[in-house]
Amino acid sequence: MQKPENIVWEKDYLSRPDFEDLLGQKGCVLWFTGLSGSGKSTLAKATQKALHQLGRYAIVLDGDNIRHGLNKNLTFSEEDRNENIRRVSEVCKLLVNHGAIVITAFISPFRQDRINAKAVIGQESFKEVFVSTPLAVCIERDVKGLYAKAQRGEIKNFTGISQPYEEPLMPALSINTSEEHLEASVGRIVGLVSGS
Ligand SMILES: Nc1ncnc2c1ncn2[C@@H]1O[C@H](COP(=O)(O)OS(=O)(=O)O)[C@@H](OP(=O)(O)O)[C@H]1O
Ligand SMILES: Nc1ncnc2c1ncn2[C@@H]1O[C@H](COP(=O)(O)OP(=O)(O)O)[C@@H](O)[C@H]1O
Repeated sequence: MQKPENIVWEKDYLSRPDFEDLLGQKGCVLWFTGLSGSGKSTLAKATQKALHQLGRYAIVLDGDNIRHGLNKNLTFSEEDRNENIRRVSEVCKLLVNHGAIVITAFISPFRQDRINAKAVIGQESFKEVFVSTPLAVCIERDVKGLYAKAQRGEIKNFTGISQPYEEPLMPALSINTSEEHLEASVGRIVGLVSGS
């Protein structure tokens, strides 16, 4: 990546502790990764509600929604997925530096992209949650009918069918939604948040 030329970093804005004091919480990112249909969005919604009820300021960035706006120019090629996760990592960094608890729900199938995200956001602030629901269960659920389309060859580069998913090696949590109730999973996820 090239260093920006003729651009000087503008200093002396309020900093992360100022916002964390204001909000009464520590910023962090709960980074959900897993196959389509594994349960990322369902867990993200339930976790956001649980944190809200605890008086926490929690923002969700969901792949489907971000791809309608900020990242609407990106496809599902490996290169565009890299760029999707790079941009989202930078957004997470901005939000965390303003004291927010950020929940992300992106397939984020490539290990190196998640390693880069952790480096951008900061090791301590990045909690990787592997939604490990097996492919067979996701295919069986086929919430949006996309697996059937991918299997018929109507969608290319589909994760788990025609593009790889690289599992996390040391996630903070693994959640197989076909084996655990939603409430139990949310309880474990909320436990990752400092002071909860
Ligand atoms: N080719 C292909 N592969 C995977 N997923 C696809 C594809 N085409 C469309 N969709 C829909 O897009 C959602 C995934 O977007 P993400 O931004 O999370 O993907 S990625 O992180 O860049 O890999 C994903 O949402 P989820 O089902 O919520 O995971 C799908 O609904
Ligand atoms: N314990 C569970 N946790 C999360 N989702 C579950 C669970 N049990 C069943 N599901 C179902 O699995 C599907 C997961 O879909 P979704 O949350 O959209 O996944 P993703 O965002 O990973 O594509 C939903 O229909 C949800 O109701």
